[in-house]
Amino acid sequence: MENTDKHVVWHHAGIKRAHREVLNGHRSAILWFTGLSGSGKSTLAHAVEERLHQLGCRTFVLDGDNVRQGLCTDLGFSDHDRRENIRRISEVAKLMLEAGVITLTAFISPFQMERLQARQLVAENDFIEIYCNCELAVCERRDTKGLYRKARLGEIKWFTGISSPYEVPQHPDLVVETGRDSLADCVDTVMQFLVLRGVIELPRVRERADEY
Ligand SMILES: Nc1ncnc2c1ncn2[C@@H]1O[C@H](COP(=O)(O)OS(=O)(=O)O)[C@@H](OP(=O)(O)O)[C@H]1O
Ligand SMILES: Nc1ncnc2c1ncn2[C@@H]1O[C@H](COP(=O)(O)OP(=O)(O)O)[C@@H](O)[C@H]1O
Repeated sequence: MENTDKHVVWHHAGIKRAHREVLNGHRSAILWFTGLSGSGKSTLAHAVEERLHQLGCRTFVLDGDNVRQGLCTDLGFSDHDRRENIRRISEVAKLMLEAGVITLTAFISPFQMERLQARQLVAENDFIEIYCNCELAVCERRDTKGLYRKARLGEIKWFTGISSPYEVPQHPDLVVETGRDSLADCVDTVMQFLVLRGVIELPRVRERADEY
């Protein structure tokens, strides 16, 4: 969404993303984790962040539960509110990308359209959509927050997977089997993919891995 007020002009900073990346010693990127509630987005995003941090990378996790207590406190779970939630997160993620940070987002982000819009805000190579594949039955069995039980009892309306849709990504950059594989295996899968995409470099991984 562009600001149409002609008095609002873009300020071009002297210090650009590329300068920050040189200082950081790594590229920035957006790792967009998507999946059902309980699929493992948060757990995996934080575990990947820990690994990246150990490697000396600048990182930040934007997490659904936390962001909804601040920036998006005015939003609920209607389709409209979820779309606005994801729009705001996408803009924040874009700013953090400019700040040179490897940004990990952990939102259900149930709609294909908003995920595509998030991707299109930045360059193709900067956005990595990671689908946390976990069957509804497994998420429901985990029921880490007791929300599925409440949703089944009708105490929560518009609950994703129960009474609100989740559109499975058709062309994610990466699928992690969070319903089947161990957390450690999923972290390895993501880290290997980051090397493949040139976000982190193998020598850096090898060098730092010896220290931990
Ligand atoms: N109705 C409904 N549907 C789904 N989830 C619900 C709902 N109400 C509350 N919660 C809790 O909010 C977390 C999801 O927030 P998100 O911002 O990720 O959702 S969305 O992307 O805007 O769809 C989600 O967190 P996760 O379990 O981490 O996904 C839930 O804890
Ligand atoms: N491979 C895995 N990846 C991530 N979480 C996993 C995995 N296997 C089991 N889990 C468990 O599944 C639950 C996922 O919860 P959470 O990370 O809060 O999911 P979400 O953020 O998608 O709601 C946690 O209890 C976690 O320990």
